[in-house]
Amino acid sequence: MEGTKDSNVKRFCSQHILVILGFSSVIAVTALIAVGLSQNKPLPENFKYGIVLDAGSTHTNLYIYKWPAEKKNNTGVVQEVEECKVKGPGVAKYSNKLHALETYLIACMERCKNVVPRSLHPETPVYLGATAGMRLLRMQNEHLAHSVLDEVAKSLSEYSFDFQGARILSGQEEGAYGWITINYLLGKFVEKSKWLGLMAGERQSTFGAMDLGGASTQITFAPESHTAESPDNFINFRLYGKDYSVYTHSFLCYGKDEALQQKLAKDIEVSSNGILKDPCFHLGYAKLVNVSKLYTSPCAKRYEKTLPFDEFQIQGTGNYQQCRQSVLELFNTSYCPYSQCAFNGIFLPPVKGNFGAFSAFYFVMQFLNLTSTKVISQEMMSETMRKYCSRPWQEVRTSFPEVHEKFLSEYCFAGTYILSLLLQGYHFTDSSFKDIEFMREIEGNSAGWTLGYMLNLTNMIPAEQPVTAPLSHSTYVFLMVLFSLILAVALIIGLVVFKNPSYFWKEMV
Ligand SMILES: O=P(O)(O)OP(=O)(O)OP(=O)(O)OC[C@H]1O[C@@H](n2cnc3c(O)ncnc32)[C@H](O)[C@@H]1O
Ligand SMILES: [Ca+2]
Repeated sequence: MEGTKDSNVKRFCSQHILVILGFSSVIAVTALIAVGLSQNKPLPENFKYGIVLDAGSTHTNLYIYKWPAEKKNNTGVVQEVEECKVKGPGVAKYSNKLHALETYLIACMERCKNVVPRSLHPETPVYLGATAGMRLLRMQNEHLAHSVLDEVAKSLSEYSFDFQGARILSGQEEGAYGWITINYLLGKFVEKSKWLGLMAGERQSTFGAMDLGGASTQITFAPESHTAESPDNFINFRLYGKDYSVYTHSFLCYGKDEALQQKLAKDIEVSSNGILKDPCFHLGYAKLVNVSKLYTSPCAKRYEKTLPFDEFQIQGTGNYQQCRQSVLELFNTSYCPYSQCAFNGIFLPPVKGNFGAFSAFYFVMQFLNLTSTKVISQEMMSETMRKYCSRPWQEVRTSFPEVHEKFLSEYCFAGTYILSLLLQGYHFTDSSFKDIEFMREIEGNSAGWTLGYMLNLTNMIPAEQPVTAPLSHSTYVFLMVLFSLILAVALIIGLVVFKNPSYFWKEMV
């Protein structure tokens, strides 16, 4: 009797101990997860802003960027929050009316005042970089180029932002910053993580960058191998702990507008009656061109000739094959002081890997409906050009009433020029042509040199990989939950076995 009572009490006690232990292990696990989550919860974000003005040859664009202050060295944290197109032509066109630059930037700078919180204005850097239009002006008249920059600098320093200066970028910088921008946005500088980030990652291959502006065009990529040829075309970077040797070249006068000016100056040389029959314009298209205006840019100077007329008329004949022949004459491939060249004696290693092609590369391809399919072959593009160039001007005009007439009349030339530049200029092949992606933006951020420029000037891309927690926050939480659950289950099973060791034996018999 005494014995039975004793064993009942023992069973009662051990059952309760089991319940209490089970219950406390659940509480412990819950507490562990809660502490883990709250400790690692991201802190309320504190943002910083930066402003870059891209003073291009055709127009000026302003970009406002924003990033969380605490994460400045992580990749992919900078976001473009606003793009503002400045009304009017590029700054170089103001060289004979400097006073007009006083009000040129007002509307876009007012946007900045509204977008960036007032308290952050004094610490928000503003950079202005001018490109090929200003390089050309500097070649013609250095003093005037300085006056233009001084004038824009004066107007920018009147704002409460932290103005960091206005300068002309070199072609090399323009190419390199474009390359940095797209690879930063595509996340190519970080290793591809493996096994929830527990194993060492793999180095990713970078994208090449191609920018087609109005006055110059840049090509930048990491070639297969480094060579000692033409060191001026190479830039070495150390980014996030990795070394990159990048080829870059900017072809001044080979932007879309200057290339057309060159072509017209070349072709009018052989005309004697003031009429230029041009296969790169649609049949039925006619336009008067002032001879003196044709030679104002240093780009067309090499074809300058005294002509027996002051103006001439372009008359379109709309023939893609002939247009292609005429465009190819712009690329001199008859000499090369290196093992291999692009054109005009400029070194170019074989193109390698994927490329992002932006600005006019994109505008033109988008108009031609060649950006929706991801892979574009050169046959597809040639066929599109052949058909498009042969359409009469009146038909084209009525089919696209919303498109600016200057752009519309020039797509036949521009598409043919792009194709010739890529195939004969840069030697893309049938197969490598398909590795070109025509892009305007990457996840809401414009493809162009401005982001790379700002990342560099604000030291946002470290040379070495920043020391960070080995696991991402989500991996950490996932593993915490998993191991806690395993621990709780093991504890409960252990207690059951401890309480009734014969249970498993019985089952096995
Ligand atoms: O780089 P630089 O040479 O200084 O020139 P930019 O910066 O002013 O040149 P953009 O990339 O803004 O534009 C490149 C060219 O594309 C033209 N363009 C802009 N929008 C276009 C559109 O919708 N369709 C066709 N062409 C366009 C523009 O006039 C230029 O000739
Ligand atoms: Ca540009």
